[in-house]
Amino acid sequence: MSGVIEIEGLRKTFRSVRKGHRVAVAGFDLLVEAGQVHGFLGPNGSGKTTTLRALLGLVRADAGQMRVFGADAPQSLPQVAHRVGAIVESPQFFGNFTGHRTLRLLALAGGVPVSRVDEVLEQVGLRDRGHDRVKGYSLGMKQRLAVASALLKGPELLILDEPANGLDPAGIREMRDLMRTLAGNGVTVLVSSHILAEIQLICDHVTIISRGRRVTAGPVTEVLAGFDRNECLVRADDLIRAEQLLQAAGLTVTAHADHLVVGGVPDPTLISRTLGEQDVWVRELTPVRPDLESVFLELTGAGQQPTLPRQTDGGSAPGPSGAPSIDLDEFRGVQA
Ligand SMILES: Nc1ncnc2c1ncn2[C@@H]1O[C@H](COP(=O)(O)OP(=O)(O)OP(=O)(O)O)[C@@H](O)[C@H]1O
Repeated sequence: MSGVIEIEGLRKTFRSVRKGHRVAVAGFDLLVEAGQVHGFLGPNGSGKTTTLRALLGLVRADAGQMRVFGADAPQSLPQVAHRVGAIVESPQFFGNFTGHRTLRLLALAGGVPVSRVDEVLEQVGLRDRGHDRVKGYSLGMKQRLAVASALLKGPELLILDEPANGLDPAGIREMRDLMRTLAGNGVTVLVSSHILAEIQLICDHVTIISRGRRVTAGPVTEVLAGFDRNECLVRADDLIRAEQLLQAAGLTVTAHADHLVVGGVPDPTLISRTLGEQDVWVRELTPVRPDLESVFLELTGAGQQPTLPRQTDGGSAPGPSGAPSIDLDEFRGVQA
C-alpha cells in the first residue's frame, strides 16, 4: 500500500470493569491517497473516532499497522506532524479571547510566523470577525476557528472528525465550501461524518465502516455505480395495467401508491414502448440512481431501525432486532 494515510488491520477493544469489553474497531483498513477528499462514513458508534484517535496516538491500538506520509503512526508521527492538521476532539477556546488572539497564541506556541494568522482567518472566512471575542461566535464560526488553528502550519493533510456536527444548513454549507477550497489548494482531506448528503457533495472517495469493519471503499462514483440496479420510477395513466404489462415483459416491478419502480431496465425506452404499444401512457419515467444514503443503509443495515435516534453500531448495543441503526433525521435534514 502507498498513501498519505495507510491503516491495515486496526483493532481496538475498550475494557471496563463495569461494562465489560466493547470492540470499537475490529480489523479495519483505510487508504487515503494524496489529493483526495476522502469521506469516512459510518453510523454512530461504528468506530470512526476511535480509528482517528488511534491514528493520532490519542488512544492505544491493540493491533494493526498505521502510517501517515510513510511514517509509522503514532510512534513516528512527530517526524511528519508539521505536514498534518487534525481536529478530532473539539478544541476548547477561551471565550474572552478574540479569534485573532487565539490563533496568535497558537502560532507563537507552534513556532509558526504570526503573519499566518491573517491568512488562515481569511481562508476560513473569519477575517471580518477575527477581532471579535470567541464567546460571541456561532457554533459554525467556532468550528471554522478550529479549522483555522489546524491550518496555521500549512498542512498537506487535514483530518476532520465530524466537522458538520451540530451545524445548521448555512454552517454546513460554509464548512463544505471551505473543504472544497482547501482541496482546490492541494490539501488532502479526510473527513468523518454520518451526514451522507454532505459526503456525497464534498468527497471524491469514501470508506464506509460498520461495527468496526470496512464494508466498502473507493471513488464515490464507483461505489455508487456498484449499486446501480438500472431502476426506473414510472407513473402512468393506468398503473395496474402498467404493472401487469411490465411484469409480462419480464421486468421486476415494485408497486407503490402512485408509482412503480421497475428494475433491470438498461434502456428506459423499453418501458415506454411496452406500455405505449398497449395504449397505456407514461406520465413520468425517471431513472433511479443510487445515492450514498441508500448504499450506506444497505451496507450497514442501518435502515432497519430508522425511528430510533442515535443507536450505536458498536456491536454491544444493537437495536431491538439486533441491527445497528442511525439517526436518519440527521441525514435527511441536510439539504444545504
Ligand atoms: N473511551 C471509551 N471507552 C469505552 N468505550 C468507548 C470509548 N470510546 C468509544 N467507545 C465505544 O467504541 C465504539 C465506537 O465508538 P466511536 O466513538 O469510535 O464511534 P463513531 O463512529 O465515532 O461514532 P459517532 O459518530 O457517534 O461519533 C462505541 O461503541 C463506543 O461506545
